[in-house]
Amino acid sequence: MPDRIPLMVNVRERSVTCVGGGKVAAKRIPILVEGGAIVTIISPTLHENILSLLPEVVWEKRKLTQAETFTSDILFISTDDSLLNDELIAKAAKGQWIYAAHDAKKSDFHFPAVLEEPPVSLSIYTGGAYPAYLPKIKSILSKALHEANVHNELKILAEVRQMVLNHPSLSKEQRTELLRACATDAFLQHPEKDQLLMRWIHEKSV
Ligand SMILES: C[C@@]1(CC(=O)O)c2cc3[nH]c(cc4nc(cc5[nH]c(cc(n2)[C@H]1CCC(=O)O)[C@@](C)(CC(=O)O)[C@@H]5CCC(=O)O)C(CC(=O)O)=C4CCC(=O)O)c(CCC(=O)O)c3CC(=O)O
Ligand SMILES: NC(=O)C1=CN([C@@H]2O[C@H](COP(=O)(O)OP(=O)(O)OC[C@H]3O[C@@H](n4cnc5c(N)ncnc54)[C@H](O)[C@@H]3O)[C@@H](O)[C@H]2O)C=CC1
Repeated sequence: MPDRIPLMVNVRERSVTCVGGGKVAAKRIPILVEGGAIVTIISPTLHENILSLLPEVVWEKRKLTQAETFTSDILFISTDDSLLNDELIAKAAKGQWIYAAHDAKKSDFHFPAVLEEPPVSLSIYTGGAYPAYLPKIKSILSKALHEANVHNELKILAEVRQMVLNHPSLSKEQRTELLRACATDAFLQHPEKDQLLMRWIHEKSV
């Protein structure tokens, strides 16, 4: 069984304590804030890219001299002191979700790389094997999506879907069958798609 499963998580109204406010915090905290989390950062310094999040994000400007226990839903640990990071994990509250920047194996969740090719959004995760290789994977996938004409096909299909779903004389099963048929090359590469769709709808609804 894998020890990581893919999930989409709702962090709205979840409380997050972030210990450390450096480069990693600057990349991830905006994602948590965007998701509606209530964030407090404890750190003697704050990366310039997250200064703009104040006062929505609370900054306790101080340095931990030893590990403390926090009661927040999530504990986000990203100091450059691995010993302190490990002590914070050891003292974490029961049931608290932990993010440990210094050691992926100790994290309960991860921030995958995201490839945005609207309307498609792909999350990519290499299991921490080699994060710096992710830009290469992104470019391979982006190229493949463009070569397969995915953006144009989805644009066409989005219109087809509305037409099929709103068609009054089709049953639920007929709609499902039609939506599946239109997502194949037989439809998408047909030179007269509009006529073909009309014909299919007509054949089904008589
Ligand atoms: C597990 C994870 C965190 C999580 O849990 O979410 C994690 C962990 C670690 N990264 C480390 C280093 C680097 N990470 C990057 C870059 C990225 N890292 C990202 C994600 C993740 N990194 C998650 C796993 C994702 C997966 O595996 O698929 C991306 C997507 C998001 C982002 O960071 O923005 C972004 C992709 C680039 C892009 O898409 O553009 C670079 C290159 C650079 O900065 O340009 C370096 C320096 C080079 C190197 O060291 O390889 C270290 C070692 C620290 C040390 O030893 O000092 C650890 C800790 C460990 O491995 O335990
Ligand atoms: N998960 C990931 O994607 C990556 C993880 N890392 C690792 O994550 C850790 C953090 O890296 P960066 O953000 O680049 O470091 P950084 O040096 O930019 O930031 C460290 C932050 O921790 C704060 N800090 C240090 N001691 C503290 C204390 N006692 N109490 C409170 N705050 C304290 C500093 O003031 C600073 O704001 C390192 O262990 C690094 O190896 C590095 C790159 C990517």
